[in-house]
Amino acid sequence: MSDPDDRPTQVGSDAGDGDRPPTAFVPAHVTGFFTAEPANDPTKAGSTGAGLALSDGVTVRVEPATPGTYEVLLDREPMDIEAPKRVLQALRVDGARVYARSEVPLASGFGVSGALALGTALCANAVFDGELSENELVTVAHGAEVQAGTGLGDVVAQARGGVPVRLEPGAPAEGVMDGIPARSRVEYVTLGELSTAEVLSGDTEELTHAGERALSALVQEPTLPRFVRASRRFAREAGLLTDRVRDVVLDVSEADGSGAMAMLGETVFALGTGLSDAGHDPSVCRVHPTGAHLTLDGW
Ligand SMILES: Nc1ncnc2c1ncn2[C@@H]1O[C@H](COP(=O)(O)OP(=O)(O)O)[C@@H](O)[C@H]1O
Ligand SMILES: CC(C)(COP(=O)(O)O)[C@@H](O)C(=O)O
Repeated sequence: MSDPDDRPTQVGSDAGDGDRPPTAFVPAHVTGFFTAEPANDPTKAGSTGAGLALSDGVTVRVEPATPGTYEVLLDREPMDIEAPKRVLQALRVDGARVYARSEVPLASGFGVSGALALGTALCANAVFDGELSENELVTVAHGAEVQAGTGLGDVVAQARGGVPVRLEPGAPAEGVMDGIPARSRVEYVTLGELSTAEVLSGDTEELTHAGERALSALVQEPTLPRFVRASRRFAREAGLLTDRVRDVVLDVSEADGSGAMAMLGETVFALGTGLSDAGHDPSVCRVHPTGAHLTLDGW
């Protein structure tokens, strides 16, 4: 787990021993395909679909700050990211600073905003002596992410880990999850950003139909190769494939590999050595076996 902040630690509260403040690790989550399922109640809103939780992810720490101020520093840069700020407000934290380190790029299909929301919920509950359960914190983070418009299913997937399949949308009390019982090395290459909020606020009917077809195919054969094939087809049918992503996905296929586009970003992911076999220079990680977790007092 990387340290979200290089400065000497200074969070002193009942939750920690003063030397080791609560720290959360949240796996990145690459969605292969999804449907958009809006609802007025943010616990019911969300998406169905499937993706990979990655061993690369986001490490988060939260500290008290001047009352009324909410600041998010991502890799030491102050960033205007709504979801974690909404989490702090929902938890009635009056002033906090979020320090985060990310191993994956923002706005490129890795669910960084969802990871910040979930990591902030886990840490803030510990630092400010909250008394919420894991499902309650996932619900707060999911609601914040949905209301910010920056994601629909990343938070519940990141809380689960592995290869989450979202059969029904929504927070833990509403959604239904399954998973593909398999693990793999994962390679990825990011070519550029895509705004999730822009896609989600547009017409999502076509992509939702494509997502429903992909989910039926995967449920019939819940394997990793089928997941990547369904994802490749989804990107094409949903009209989300960019030229640059298509070219790299084709390179992987031509080298007998299996790759697809990460939703929603200009990112290509591949199982095994798919991208390196095709001559690209990918980042390498693996499927993360578990979900987001908190480390308290170094344990
Ligand atoms: N420089 C930036 N580039 C992209 N997004 C940014 C930037 N600064 C802040 N943001 C915010 O970060 C969030 C990115 O969310 P999203 O596109 O869903 O990314 P991800 O796929 O990593 O979750 C949005 O709230 C956006 O407004
Ligand atoms: C695909 C997306 C709607 C957005 O993902 P990201 O751009 O990574 O925030 C995700 O939340 C999902 O529901 O599967």
